[in-house]
Amino acid sequence: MPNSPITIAVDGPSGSGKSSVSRAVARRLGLAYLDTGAMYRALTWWCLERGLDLADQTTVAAAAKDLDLRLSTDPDAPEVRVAGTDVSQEIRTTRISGQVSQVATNLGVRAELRRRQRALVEELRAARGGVVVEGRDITTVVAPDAEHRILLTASEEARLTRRTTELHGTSTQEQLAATRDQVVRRDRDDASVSAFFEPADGVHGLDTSHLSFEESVRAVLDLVAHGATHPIAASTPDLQEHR
Ligand SMILES: Nc1ncnc2c1ncn2[C@@H]1O[C@H](COP(=O)(O)OP(=O)(O)O)[C@@H](O)[C@H]1O
Ligand SMILES: Nc1ccn([C@H]2C[C@H](O)[C@@H](COP(=O)(O)OP(=O)(O)O)O2)c(=O)n1
Repeated sequence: MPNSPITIAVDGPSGSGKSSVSRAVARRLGLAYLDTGAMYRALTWWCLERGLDLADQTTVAAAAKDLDLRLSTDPDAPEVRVAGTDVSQEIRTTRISGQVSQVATNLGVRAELRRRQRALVEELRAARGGVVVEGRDITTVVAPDAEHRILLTASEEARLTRRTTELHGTSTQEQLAATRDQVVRRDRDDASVSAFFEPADGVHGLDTSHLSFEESVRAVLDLVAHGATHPIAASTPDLQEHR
């Protein structure tokens, strides 16, 4: 008898660890992985590629409807293609991170991308036994009926340091200041359309500020297995996977 399909919904602000931790959890559990932020980033890239004014909400919402987007949901081989072009690297650049909120706060865009996300979740439940899906409004709007709903948080300092180290390999004062816009200002803008700083009713909050990456993965796996986190044992070597 096959296990029932499972959706693990993960939300959180920038740098809370939701992409890397969700991907590792999907790998461990043999589930699909859906990065909804990549969809907003891909649409931003496409609009800029076509020379659209991101402030023109009607035109950008129409572009969302026409977007030819292909996402790999294999946690071992993430890939994002727009109209056949592999944009997996390009959508992570500062050019896109600095402008994506303008697209993500467009309510017409959100309606279309949420529709696609819900359809993908249903498809992946049927085809792959389930999915770890992460973003800003997954626990609340896209998949409020998910079997597991988790909000990852971390202090502003921890999130800023993680993102800076990811981008530069180090986190000097200058580098931290340069990254601040991509983390703090962007979260403030994004929070105008989604609530992702506090867990909604029934959503488990998990503060990763003082957890290592491996400990964060273990804590999410604990939540999924037992509905609670347990004291962290020694880091497990088989949890070394990263994005
Ligand atoms: N608990 C953690 N402790 C330390 N570093 C982490 C932790 N979780 C994630 N990271 C690292 O922080 C960076 C940002 O994580 P990411 O998963 O991209 O966050 P988000 O998707 O929430 O923006 C990545 O380099 C990741 O490996
Ligand atoms: N479900 C989602 C996912 C992302 N977004 C927005 C918020 C972000 O500014 C962009 C990009 O999201 P992404 O998760 O890639 O960003 P971070 O990795 O957390 O920095 O999209 C959203 O509004 N709703």
